[in-house]
Amino acid sequence: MSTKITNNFTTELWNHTNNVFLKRSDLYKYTTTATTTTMNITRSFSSTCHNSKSDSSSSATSTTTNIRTSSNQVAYWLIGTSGLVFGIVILGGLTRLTESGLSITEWKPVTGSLPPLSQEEWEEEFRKYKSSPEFQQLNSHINLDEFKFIFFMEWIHRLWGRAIGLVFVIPAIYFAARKRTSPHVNKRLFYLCSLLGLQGFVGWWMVKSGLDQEQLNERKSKPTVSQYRLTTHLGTAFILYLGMLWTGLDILKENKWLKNPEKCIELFKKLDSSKLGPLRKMSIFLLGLSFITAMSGGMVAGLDAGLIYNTWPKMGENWFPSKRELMDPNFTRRDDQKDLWWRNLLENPITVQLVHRTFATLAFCAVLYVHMYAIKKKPLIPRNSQMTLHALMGVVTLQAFLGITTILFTVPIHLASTHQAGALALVTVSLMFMNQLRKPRMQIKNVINSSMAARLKHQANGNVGKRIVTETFNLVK
Ligand code: HEM
Repeated sequence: MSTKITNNFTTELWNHTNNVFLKRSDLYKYTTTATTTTMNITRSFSSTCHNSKSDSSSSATSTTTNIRTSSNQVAYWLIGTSGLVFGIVILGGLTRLTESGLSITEWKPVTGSLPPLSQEEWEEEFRKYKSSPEFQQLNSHINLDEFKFIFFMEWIHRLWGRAIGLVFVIPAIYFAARKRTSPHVNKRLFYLCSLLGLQGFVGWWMVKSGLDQEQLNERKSKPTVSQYRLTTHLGTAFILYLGMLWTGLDILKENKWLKNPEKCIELFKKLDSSKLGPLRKMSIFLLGLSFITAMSGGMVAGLDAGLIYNTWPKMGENWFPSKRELMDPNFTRRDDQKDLWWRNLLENPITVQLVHRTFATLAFCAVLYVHMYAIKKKPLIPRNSQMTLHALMGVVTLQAFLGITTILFTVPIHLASTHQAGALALVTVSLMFMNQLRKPRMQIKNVINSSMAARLKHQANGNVGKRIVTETFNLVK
C-alpha cells in the first residue's frame, strides 16, 4: 500500500506541478532530459541554490555537474580586449590617413618596442626612411621633426598591437589554467590567439607591399600599400574583434540564463519557434552584408578611391560612370583581356567606389527591410532583439550619412575616421542582433530545464504538495 501511495504521489505531483506552473509541453520541449529522476532534479536544484547564493561571476561551474561555463570575468576581459581592437582599427585608419604607415621600414617584434632614444638613433631611423620609395617619391621635403610625427603614429599602432597580444594571451593562459573557461570557450580562445598572431604578420606583409619598389612597379602604383593587403589586414582585425565580442556576449548571456532559469522560459519559447527562423537567417545575412560592405570600403580606402567623384547620389553628372571608365582596359594585365572584369572591380578606383556605393545601398535597404519585417512580426520577436534592431536601423543610417559626407568633402581625416568607426559600430550591432536570435545550445537547455524542474518540484512540495497528498489519499481510499 505504501509503495502504491508513493508512486501515485510522485506521478500526480509531477503532473500537477507541470499543470500548475508550466504547460507540460513547454517544459518538455526544451529538453532531452526531462525524464530526469527525482534524485537528479534534487541534486541539480541544490546546486542551483548554491550557485545563486554565490557570485556566478567567480564560478566556472554551472548549475549541474553536466556543464562547465566560463566565468563572467572572462567575458568582461574579452569584451574589454575587443574594445582595444576597436581602438587599434581606428588608430590604423588614422595612420593611413596621415600617411604615416610606411615610416618604420623594419619589423622587429621585440626590440622595436622602444622608439629611438637619442639624436643618433633618430638620425639613423630617418636615414633608413630616406631610402624608402615613399620618401624618395612623395616625401623628400620632410625634415626630422615631421618624420618624428609619422614615425610615432606608426610606432604607437605597433605598440598597441603588442599590448593587445599581451592583454589577450596572458589572461587567456591564466583563465584556462584556473579553469575559469569552459572547454567550448578554450577552443575559441585558441583560434583567437592564432588569429592575433596572424594579424601581426599580415600587418607587416601589408607594410612590405608599400616599401618594395618591385611590387610597386608591378602594380604601377605610387608608394602605398596594396589595397588587397590593406583589406586583408582590416578584415582579420574585424574578425578578431567580432570573435572576441561574440564569445564575451555568449558567456554573459548563458550565465544570465543559468542564474535565472525561470526568466528564460518565455524567451526560449520564442527562440525555438520555427516562426523566428526567417528572421534568424536575415540576421546572419545582415552581418555578412555589413562585413562585405566594410571590406569594399577597405578597398576604397586602399586605392584612395574616395578622392574622385565627390558627388552624391550621382557620380559626376550621371548616375553611373560610363562603361569605358568602369571597365578600363588599362587595368588588364593579359593580352586577351580575360582579367578585364575582375581587375576593374578590384583595382580601378572608379569601379571600386561604385561597388562600395552599391554594397552600402544594399546594406541600408536590407536593414530597412528587416526592420519593417520585424515591426510586422513584433509579437514573435524577443524584446531585446527588437531594441537591437532599432539601434541597427539608427547605426546604418548614420553610417550611410557619414559615408556620403566623407565623399562630398573629399575624405577629410576626421570624417573618414568616424566613418571607419561607424563601420565597426554597424558590425557590432549586427553581431548583437544575430547573437540574440541564436537558439540556446542544447546543453544549456538541458541545464535550464533540470533546474526548472527542480524548482517546480520544490515549489510543488510546498504549495500543492499538501493538496495532492490529500487527493492521493482520497484516491487510495
Ligand atoms: C552603409 C554602410 C557602409 C559601410 C559599412 C562602410 C564601411 C567603410 C569602411 C570600413 C571603410 C574603410 C575605412 C578605412 O579603412 O579607413 C570605408 C571607406 C569609405 N567609404 Fe564607406 N561604408 C558605408 C557606406 C558608405 C557610403 C554610403 C559612402 C558614400 C557614398 C561611403 C564612402 C566611403 C569612402 C569615400 C571611403 C574611403 C575613405 C578613406 O579613404 O579613408 N561609404 N567605408
